[in-house]
Amino acid sequence: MITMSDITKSYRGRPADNPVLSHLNAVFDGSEDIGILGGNGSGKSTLIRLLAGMDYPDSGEIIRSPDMRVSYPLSYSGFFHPHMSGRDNVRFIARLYGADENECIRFVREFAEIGRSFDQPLSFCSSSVKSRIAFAMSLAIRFDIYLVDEVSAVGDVAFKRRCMAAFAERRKHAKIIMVSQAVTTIRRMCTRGAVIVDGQLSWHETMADAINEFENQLGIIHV
Ligand SMILES: Nc1ncnc2c1ncn2[C@@H]1O[C@H](COP(=O)(O)OP(=O)(O)OP(=O)(O)O)[C@@H](O)[C@H]1O
Repeated sequence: MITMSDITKSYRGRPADNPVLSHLNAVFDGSEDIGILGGNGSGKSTLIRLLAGMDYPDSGEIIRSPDMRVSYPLSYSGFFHPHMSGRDNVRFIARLYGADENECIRFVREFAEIGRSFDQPLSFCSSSVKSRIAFAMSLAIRFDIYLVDEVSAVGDVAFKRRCMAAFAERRKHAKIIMVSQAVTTIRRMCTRGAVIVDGQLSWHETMADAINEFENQLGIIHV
């Protein structure tokens, strides 16, 4: 369970009376695939970063049950150390999450298919190699909830397909919290939805209702 209580978040340079998230309350109990819709700059990525524990609110509290393993954003590579090899980064992250280091290394090496690049410092590697390692690393650890900021499969068509198939396999035993503007993806992957409205979450019983509110917000009219 992740509980967000009275969360307010702003950034330097923003008017104090216009925070990105404002007195937001939410409970994610891990029983459903949650889709959160919001327009450009509405705070989707901010929300995901807060849920992941990668950033902190200005006020309010976020509590994660210790028995629920929450991922960092799927395929995020921002915390890789550029002077360390892919292998050592994987080892380090596995240790952080209390996962089996050797099992994670084996999984990422086989899944990413990057050959000897796995043992080179990441600063020498192409962005596609880093993305492959990042996606594979997200799958190597068994999370209970995957945080997804848009669906960002990487690489060529064959690799993208493999990423999606492997992620679908993981989702048999895990739930997602996804933020996106892509109505089609959210409809396909999520069972319950909310829309970010004025820095808060507007929840709906069905995904269709959430999509309606989002499309009304954007002024989309179906004819
Ligand atoms: N590190 C930061 N410093 C300053 N402003 C930021 C920072 N990160 C986000 N913002 C601002 O906060 C607001 C919300 O950003 P956020 O990225 O969370 O929105 P988003 O809904 O994910 O946007 P998009 O769909 O366009 O990616 C935007 O106005 C953005 O410019």
